[in-house]
Amino acid sequence: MGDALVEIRDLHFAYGDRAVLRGVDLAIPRGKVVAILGVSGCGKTTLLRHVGGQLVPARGSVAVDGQVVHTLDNKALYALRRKMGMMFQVSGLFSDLSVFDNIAYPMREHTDLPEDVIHDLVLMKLHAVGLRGAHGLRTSELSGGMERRVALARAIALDPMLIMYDEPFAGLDPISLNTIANLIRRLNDALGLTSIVVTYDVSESLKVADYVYFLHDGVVVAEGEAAAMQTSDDPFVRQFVHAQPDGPVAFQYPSRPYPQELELGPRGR
Ligand SMILES: Nc1ncnc2c1ncn2[C@@H]1O[C@H](COP(=O)(O)OP(=O)(O)OP(=O)(O)O)[C@@H](O)[C@H]1O
Repeated sequence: MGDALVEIRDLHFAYGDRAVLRGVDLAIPRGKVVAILGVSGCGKTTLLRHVGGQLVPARGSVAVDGQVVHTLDNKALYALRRKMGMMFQVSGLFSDLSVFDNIAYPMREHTDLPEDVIHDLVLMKLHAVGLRGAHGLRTSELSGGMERRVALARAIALDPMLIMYDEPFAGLDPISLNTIANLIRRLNDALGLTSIVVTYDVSESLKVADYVYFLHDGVVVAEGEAAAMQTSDDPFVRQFVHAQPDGPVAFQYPSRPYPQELELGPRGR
């Protein structure tokens, strides 16, 4: 992991007194697709928000391209964010704008490019996700899968070095899901990006990622090359990869011992 674009060291974070991250260490090497896997609510989005500088660590650090994110002033943070693309489960597209104008929006906001150049760039980005022909549509006319592809085109609008996907596969039909997975891989390699995919979808992420981290209880509990995960003996990996209800990830929400709880019954009678 010598040349990491993102380095997270001993990252701690809590919402109030609810500790979510309790010492996360991980590295995202340049040029790779890295998946961060964990059950819903384990803190994956919280982790991404530290990379984007929307949250400040309680302890530890997140460095992107050699810069410690929470130490940057507003101007430097803004400049760094311009080099990061994000795609979320909820597309965040402007519903009153056309597909074309949604992609053009970040270009118009963040660059001084003339309209004819923006025009060509927008069509190139849409072509990359197979939707050049849809540039005139309103976002309300798009299917869920198309909407996510438009969001992807917008995420690459400013030629980022890093792209972050938050649950990119959630709620898609199998064909759209495959399309998005292929695009994540293809765009990463063709555009020389580095990609972070946070998801609970193990099988899809193992197809698309080079390396995976498993997050549980606020720490990384397992990691390795995606290709080696299917045959791993690690109990966490086995539970995730084979979707087993029993294993180190507990079925029961933490509770008092059963006998103690049952005492409440007879006393009430
Ligand atoms: N703004 C907030 N204030 C308080 N608690 C929060 C806030 N945002 C998230 N949480 C809590 O922190 C925990 C981690 O949330 P986070 O969204 O990072 O998890 P996640 O792994 O991305 O889950 P999901 O895949 O369901 O989005 C959850 O228990 C959530 O309820």
